[in-house]
Amino acid sequence: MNMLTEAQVENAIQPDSENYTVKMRGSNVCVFYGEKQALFDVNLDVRQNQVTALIGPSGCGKSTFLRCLNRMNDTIDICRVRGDITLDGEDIYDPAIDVVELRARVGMVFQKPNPFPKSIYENIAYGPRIHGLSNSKSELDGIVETSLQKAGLFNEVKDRLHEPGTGLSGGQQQRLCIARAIAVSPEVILMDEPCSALDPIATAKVEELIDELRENYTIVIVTHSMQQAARVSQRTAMFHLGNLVEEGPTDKMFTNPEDKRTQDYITGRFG
Ligand SMILES: Nc1ncnc2c1ncn2[C@@H]1O[C@H](COP(=O)(O)OP(=O)(O)OP(=O)(O)O)[C@@H](O)[C@H]1O
Repeated sequence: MNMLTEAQVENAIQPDSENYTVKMRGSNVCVFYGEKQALFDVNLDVRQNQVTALIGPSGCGKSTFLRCLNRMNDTIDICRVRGDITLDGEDIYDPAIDVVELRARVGMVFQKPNPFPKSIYENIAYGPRIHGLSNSKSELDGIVETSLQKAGLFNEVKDRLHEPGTGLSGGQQQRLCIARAIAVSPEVILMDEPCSALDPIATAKVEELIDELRENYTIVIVTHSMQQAARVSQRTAMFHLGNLVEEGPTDKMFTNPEDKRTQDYITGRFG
């Protein structure tokens, strides 16, 4: 008879929703822009293969926290980050970490679709090429096709792969940017208000895509739309004035939050 290990027994008695792996962990994260402190001792776990939504009023620090997760804040001169952030338990601020490689593992999609001024094909092929992920033209073709397929865009663009990416509609451009992020096989995808420049139909498509991507990737999304957070995420973290107010299962956060500030925000009293 197979004996279960202690850990397996522990897992077996946990309800399903508690069966998770921590993909990224922020511990006591403080961020400063010059003298001004933008985040105060934030402790937040990002669970693997789940979508975590970051919500809160404008200026509360959502994007700042998101940018800490792949060291995009390094590109802002006056920005300093204190505390610990790990990816699979490894400190991403360790000086030995290769930031280019980190950003391939933790990809990012921005608010405004920002395809390169190149063809659809080249937008996707660029990353795998510089990361040495393909050995031949046919392998690269395969990566381009699979990435576009995963981003739900292939059928719409398969006959014009060599036309400019900037010629696509806004929603298609955003899915192109998601395909570009996927092409380097990331483990985590960070999305900073990815639908704010899109119309409702394009938004619905991207939201549907986010739900599908969760199977293979871990996703963190900043959103101003509470409906969007409720539709796409499993966990929600609420920020206010640089503090993490609370974090929990999305349905609980929207029906029975613990903190009055969350209650006030979700009922539209501020923000
Ligand atoms: N590059 C920067 N230089 C100086 N201060 C900054 C910079 N980026 C953000 N801040 C400040 O840090 C604080 C948090 O900003 P952040 O953009 O993270 O908030 P946010 O919650 O994402 O806001 P929004 O919802 O409006 O995008 C704000 O006070 C903002 O003014």
